[in-house]
Amino acid sequence: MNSYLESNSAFRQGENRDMITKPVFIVYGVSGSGKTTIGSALAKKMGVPFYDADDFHPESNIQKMAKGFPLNDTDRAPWLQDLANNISKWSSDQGAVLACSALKVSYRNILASVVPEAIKWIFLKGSYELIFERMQSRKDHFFTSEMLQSQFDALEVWKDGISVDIDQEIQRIVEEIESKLKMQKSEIGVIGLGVMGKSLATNILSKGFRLSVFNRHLAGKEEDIAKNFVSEHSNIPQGFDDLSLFVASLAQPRTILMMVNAGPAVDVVIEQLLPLLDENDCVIDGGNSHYKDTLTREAKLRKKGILYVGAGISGGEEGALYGPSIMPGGSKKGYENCGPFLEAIAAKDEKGNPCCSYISPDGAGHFVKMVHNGIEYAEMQLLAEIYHFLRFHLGNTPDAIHEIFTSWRSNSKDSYLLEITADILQKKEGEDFLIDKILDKAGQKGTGGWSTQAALTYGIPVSTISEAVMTRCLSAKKEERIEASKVYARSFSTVKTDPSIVEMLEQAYYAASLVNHAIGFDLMKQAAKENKWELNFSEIARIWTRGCIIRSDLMENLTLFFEDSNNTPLLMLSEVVETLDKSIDALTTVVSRGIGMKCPLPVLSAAANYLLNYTSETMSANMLQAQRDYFGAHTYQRVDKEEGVYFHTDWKNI
Ligand SMILES: NC(=O)C1=CN([C@@H]2O[C@H](COP(=O)(O)OP(=O)(O)OC[C@H]3O[C@@H](n4cnc5c(N)ncnc54)[C@H](OP(=O)(O)O)[C@@H]3O)[C@@H](O)[C@H]2O)C=CC1
Ligand SMILES: O=C(CO)[C@H](O)[C@H](O)COP(=O)(O)O
Repeated sequence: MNSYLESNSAFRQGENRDMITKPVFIVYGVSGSGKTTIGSALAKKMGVPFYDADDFHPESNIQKMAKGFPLNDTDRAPWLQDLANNISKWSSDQGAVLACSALKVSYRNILASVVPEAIKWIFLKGSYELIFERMQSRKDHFFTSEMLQSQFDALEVWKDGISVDIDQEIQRIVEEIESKLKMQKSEIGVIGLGVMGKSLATNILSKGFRLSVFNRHLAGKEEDIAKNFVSEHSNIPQGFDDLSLFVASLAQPRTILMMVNAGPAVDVVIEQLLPLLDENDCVIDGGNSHYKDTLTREAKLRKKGILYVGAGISGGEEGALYGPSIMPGGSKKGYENCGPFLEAIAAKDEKGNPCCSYISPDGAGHFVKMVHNGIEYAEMQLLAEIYHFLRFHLGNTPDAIHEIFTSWRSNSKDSYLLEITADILQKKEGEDFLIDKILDKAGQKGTGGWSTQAALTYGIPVSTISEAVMTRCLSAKKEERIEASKVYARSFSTVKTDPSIVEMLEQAYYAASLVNHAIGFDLMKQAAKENKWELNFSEIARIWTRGCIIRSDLMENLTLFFEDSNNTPLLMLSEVVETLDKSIDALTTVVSRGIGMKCPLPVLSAAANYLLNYTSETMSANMLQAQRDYFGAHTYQRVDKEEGVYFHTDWKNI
């Protein structure tokens, strides 16, 4: 099996950190067109450093030019490559303005070879006569005006970027550049600059897309949010608190990413948007909307010719900034419109492919995201209860548990959630561990509960997920628990940890995690069947290998497991059977020892019970059937008769 730690030293997206780029404006044109003067004035206005490409020439080039010899392309190549590397450095810092002649397309290609997405081209346009006249008056430059004609001959037209006429005052030229940069229609717009929207917008900008952002204006509460975002980003994006101006700033067909709170806010925004949109515009809901709401909204907007994509986005604030996992569903045609943007900002998997893939129509993207969160709930609870057991029943300090979890990480069981749990155990406030100061009342926004509700609708047992949800609900009854703990005062038993129980816990944790993932994939499988979605589980596991909250070593393996067996239940795959066969004893032993010591282990025991029942030819359900038939004449089937034939017994007549 893969080890995430081995293959990737930075579990938390660190590998993508250097990909956040700031724009580098390249002011280009023939010698004498004013690149240095205009470039430095522009840099001053934008508050970013200015660089002159001439200052980066190697000594050999300077000597050659000083002797009056023009440079050839062989002379220029290392200089341009060095500039390209510097552009990358500047763009990962605060951005810059660079003055560079860059006359030929091939030169511009070298300049853009390292971070093409960071570069904005600004061409200074002027006639030969005007520039010749200006060159005549320059005394202190190693470039002679006689070389100008060769510059014009070399100049190649370029479709990218903007051009400005240099036959005007410097200040006017700078203003024109700024206004032209803004006048270019944005390729994508983001609505809602909250935690996720702000990070996603920054991510979009860093990929070189022209962006507009919108945040509502609430007097006295939410003011100038979009304007502030713009000023934090060198005035590159366009910011609005007027929705119609925001929509008008977008190139058609428009692409709009909504990052507002799931629920009524999404409908409010859609209603406001609808009169402003045209056919084939694409609206993406990137929040955690309920999949049935997405289904309804997609159908409604389809009738109006609007392409609606319900995209689950996972990764939290940091993932959104550096590369989230994205699960788009809904309009396939819409995905053709917005896919390039979503794939560009998504995390990249081990092979560099985007962790973003069209899931299926309707609300399939949000369904898959909901199940992701269901799995997340159970994985979190598993780690929480194992921590609790180790700390309060096996007598370990947070530091010792940190060490234990860290050793599991390097043992092919690494995951983002294991990593952050180990981290949390090191956080101190003065002498105290912060974890001890956090109230044990869990919050939830709904997606775990929705998974449980969907499981009930589709008749799929999701014991680990539902138990995790119920445990959060029970935790919220803090005041009642305090009272109950007094009434039922019980003594906890504590034993000293021995290595064998830690080893068993590790196995039990992995077994329960496997069961939990099997449950999540089962739920998706049934939903796919009932909704006629074509879900590719290997692909879903793949886009969950980076960027999302449940990324793990196990997920890497699931990508491979499902590759040839999309429809085989996970618990029946030979690799999984082999692992669980070896760890089932550890799981049941840990659960019985823990419960015996009065340590609640809701998800570990749910996983153990699930596994025991799942692997039993005979379950206790025959008694249920008899009871049902006894009191309600619900009938039953017999083991000694064909399935589908139902019997009723007069039970009272014993
Ligand atoms: N936070 C996270 O880690 C993750 C969140 N999500 C999902 O992403 C979505 C956004 O979450 P998050 O960014 O955390 O939320 P925030 O509360 O930080 O931001 C919500 C945004 O929605 C805007 N908004 C709310 N109501 C309206 C409305 N009626 N009209 C216009 N705009 C409105 C808010 O504007 P204003 O500033 O004016 O209030 C704000 O910009 C949610 O669905 C969430 O579940 C998904 C993955 C991870
Ligand atoms: O979507 C997410 C990650 O993928 C969020 O982190 C999730 O919404 C957190 O959910 P809750 O507040 O219910 O714990």
